[in-house]
Amino acid sequence: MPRIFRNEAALTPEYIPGKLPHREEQLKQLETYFSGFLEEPGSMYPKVVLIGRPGSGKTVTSRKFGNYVIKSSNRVRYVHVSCFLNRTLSSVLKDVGVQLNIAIPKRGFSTEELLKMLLDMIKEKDAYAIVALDDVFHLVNNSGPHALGTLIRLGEEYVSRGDRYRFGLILISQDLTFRDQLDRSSQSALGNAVIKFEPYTKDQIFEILLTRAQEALLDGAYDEEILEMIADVAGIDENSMDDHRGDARYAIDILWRASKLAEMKGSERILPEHVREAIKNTLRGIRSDELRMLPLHEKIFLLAIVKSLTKNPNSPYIPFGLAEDEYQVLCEQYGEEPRKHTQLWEYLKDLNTKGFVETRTSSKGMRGRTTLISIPSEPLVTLEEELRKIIEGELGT
Ligand SMILES: Nc1ncnc2c1ncn2[C@@H]1O[C@H](COP(=O)(O)OP(=O)(O)OP(=O)(O)O)[C@@H](O)[C@H]1O
Repeated sequence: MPRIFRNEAALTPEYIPGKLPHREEQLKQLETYFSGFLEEPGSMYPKVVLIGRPGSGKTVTSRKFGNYVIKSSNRVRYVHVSCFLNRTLSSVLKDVGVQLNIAIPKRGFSTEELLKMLLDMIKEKDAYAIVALDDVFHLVNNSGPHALGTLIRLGEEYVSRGDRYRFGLILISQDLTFRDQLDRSSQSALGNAVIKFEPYTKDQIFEILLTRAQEALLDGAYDEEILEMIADVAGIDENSMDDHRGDARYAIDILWRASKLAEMKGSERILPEHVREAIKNTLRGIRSDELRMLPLHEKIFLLAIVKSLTKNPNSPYIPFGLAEDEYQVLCEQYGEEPRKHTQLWEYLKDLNTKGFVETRTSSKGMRGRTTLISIPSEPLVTLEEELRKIIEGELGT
């Protein structure tokens, strides 16, 4: 069977590529902001904010900078914390502790006590770290601005305990709305160091795809035109209103799917038809790690919404009641006790705020107002496939 991949892992979302085309500038800025801290750890408390739309390379640039930190200093560590996964200050502190090999108790202590323990142990170990808080707005939205303010104002804490500055801080977010929510003293402690990540143009996406393809695919498996075809749909386009454009994650995902299709069909190379099909099947706004994070029954309810919409191909919306019936059927299939009506409402509200579904209220009809649900921007087949995989994995079926 002909082969397509040289190293498939190079097309996975976690992979840190050898080169980051068009992010050299941002990487350099990070190195400059932290040079004082790296040369003389503890002498200052640098804080930098990275902002840009999804898929503009914030996470991968920060992680790449992390590799540079490890190479250039044997005293400073790099710690990357996802606030999508850790939405409270205590959970952030525990994650920092785990990554620095500092054992802090799992439960039974207040956040202030945990912070004190962490700082004591760090002092005792004489450790230094640059901590990146990814998707930091989740921490602010969930735990209020005070949680983040505490971390930003840690400088005062070090001074009052007569210790050196132990951390540098990188805050990653889509925009600066999280900063506006902080109190004045935290805002001024944070300062104005902001590095911007613009959405990628078609040419930039092309180059990113080319460097990734060189690592991931065999030479004969693709033509540059195939990469151009993907860059055309993923790069920003002044004439398009689509705000998912400029997203490297989307582009790389299409390339991976097209490569998989070529492999599955026994083709020697990736063909335009594989790309077309891959585009049709690639999730846009929804990320599978975000799906994974939903509570089990919220996932089952979302699957019920997807199934109801699939069964009604002529209508863009389905009423809440239909999704609820489908949910009961799914629970029976999975051998799960269904959640109550009010809980399903909570799930729907959450799915709506997270942008997985759109809702509207209808005033039409005899039976008063109903809530209508739609999923306008994702391919239902792929979403169903992805959800089933995750749910069945979780249930061990
Ligand atoms: N310049 C680049 N070169 C190579 N790969 C890139 C580049 N920029 C982004 N990528 C890849 O695109 C994907 C998305 O990038 P990343 O996760 O860094 O985006 P992000 O801005 O942090 O997005 P989000 O806000 O959704 O977390 C990753 O797989 C990353 O490796």
